[in-house]
Amino acid sequence: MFEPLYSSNSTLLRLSNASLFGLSMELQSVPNTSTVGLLLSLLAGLYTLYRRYTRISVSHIAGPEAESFLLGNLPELFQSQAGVPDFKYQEMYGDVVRVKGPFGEDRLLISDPKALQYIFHTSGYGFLKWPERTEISRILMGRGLLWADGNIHRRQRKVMMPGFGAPESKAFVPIFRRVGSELTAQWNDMLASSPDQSDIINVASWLSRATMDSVGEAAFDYQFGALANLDNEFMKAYFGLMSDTLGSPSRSSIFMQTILPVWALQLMSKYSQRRNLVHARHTAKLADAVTRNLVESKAEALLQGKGNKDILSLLVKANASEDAATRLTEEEMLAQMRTILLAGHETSATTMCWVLLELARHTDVQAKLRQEIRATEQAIHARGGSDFTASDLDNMPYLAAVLKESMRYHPALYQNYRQSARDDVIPLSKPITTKNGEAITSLPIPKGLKVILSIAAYNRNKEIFGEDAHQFNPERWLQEAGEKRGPTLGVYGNLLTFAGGVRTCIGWRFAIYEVQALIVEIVNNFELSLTPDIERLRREACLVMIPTLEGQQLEGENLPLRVSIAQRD
Ligand code: HEM
Repeated sequence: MFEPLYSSNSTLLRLSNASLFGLSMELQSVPNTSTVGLLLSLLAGLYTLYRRYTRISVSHIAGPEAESFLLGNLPELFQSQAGVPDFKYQEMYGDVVRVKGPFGEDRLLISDPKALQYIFHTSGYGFLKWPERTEISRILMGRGLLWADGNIHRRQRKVMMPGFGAPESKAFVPIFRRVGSELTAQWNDMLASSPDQSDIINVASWLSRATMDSVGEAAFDYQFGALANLDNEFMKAYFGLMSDTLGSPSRSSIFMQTILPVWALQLMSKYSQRRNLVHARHTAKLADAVTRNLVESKAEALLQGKGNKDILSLLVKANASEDAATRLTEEEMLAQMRTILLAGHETSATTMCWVLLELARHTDVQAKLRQEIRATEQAIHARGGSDFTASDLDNMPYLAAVLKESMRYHPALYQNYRQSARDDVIPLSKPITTKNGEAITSLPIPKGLKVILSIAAYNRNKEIFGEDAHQFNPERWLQEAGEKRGPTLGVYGNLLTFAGGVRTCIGWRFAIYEVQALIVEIVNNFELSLTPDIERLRREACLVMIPTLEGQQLEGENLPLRVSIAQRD
């Protein structure tokens, strides 16, 4: 029911020596690391034992046996395709599952709606990000919003907010539509030279270019030219970045990330010559140069009283009116730009990939959507308009149903990693029975407990979405219950796809308009169908869930679909 799209242990093994959170150095390849690692392991082991006997425990919660004492269940959790272990454990043990970390440490995998509401919303900053995960954010994007926590996060977010309101996002629709037209023109050119006006296209690579151009223009008023120039250096650096640096981590890299202190990870990220770390550093350097120039020119424009409506201009303006204590530093400003660049480009591109895949799989859904698009287009022309506006996009119920269902079924970010900042008590939606046979309605947890918040498993929770939660069915959004099921959690369809609470995706409105505008353009102009290679498709778990092909994961995102010109009556 929720099998991986394609799985092969041998590929994982082959990959295990090649990939890693950039920090995936092989243990034996670093002469002194094994001694240091052994000592740290010993200390960590002793500390774990001490903590285990002196603090609140969650060991009475049911969950899978550890694969090994050293790594617990982490290899399965981090090496599988996105969501696969989450769905399996949810089915076997329920919505709160005890999983094992290193050295027998207990962690929780959570998909219970009330527990998630408490962690994301009620607790505020009561659950902080895992330090080793924020280190990944720092390497890829700098000390920006995705890295920050607590008061620093609150301060940064306040300055960022003005660029991401509803009116600001609506105003970007013409930009998204222009990018869509450029994509259409490129695909039309390609198809014109094929005999039956049809070709197999890696739509993932094109969508990645399209979202880079969208975010460049809307966020920075900058033309990356990613669609126009296939040799674009910037695009080349970003392409495959996630799968290269985060895809299928080896056991040794999982061990390193889990055990090593952050300062050691920082040293490795700075000096290691591993290919993927070099890739991450190269991308960071390019992004730093571009964003530095942009921030300077926006500040100059502001001084001359020439404001613009792109996100960066709004950010520079908002920052200028903050007092010195709360103002973003130059380093923080550059980090926000790199954060928007990566967070705003990969996520939207990958979301659109999964939408197009499901449309290719469900040709009836595709046809119905095209019908709605063309009916809306006719209405636009009838009123003398020339293109879809934000309110046209907002008033297409079937489009909304298809997007919500795709984002439910394939959330671009499938897990969130947090740890409790204090001893706490997590409320539960329904009682769970502990291993001792006791039924509990809330769960006391110790400070420092690591939890994996499963966006993927919550989005397929049968209590919320019904017995057919593991099936793709846009019609569920057109029924009466729609999105009014379960406790309030997410901003879009009450899904967790954009997370929730103080850390809700700041770009969610931007993303919805961008995805709507581009999907409307593509479905209006092209018909999509499956290719034999889709049999090898993987939901690659690299923080963002990107489509790759089995055996070619390191080549980056890949979604080969047959694209043909969509006929008009
Ligand atoms: C469909 C597309 C998108 C999805 C599914 C998505 C999902 C998410 C999720 C789940 C988070 C929380 C991550 C965490 O706390 O670790 C997040 C945060 C964030 N997203 Fe998005 N995102 C999308 C598009 C965008 C876009 C287009 C932008 C910017 C233009 C953006 C900018 C950000 C930023 C800056 C954060 C950090 C927010 C904070 O911590 O306060 N995202 N996103």
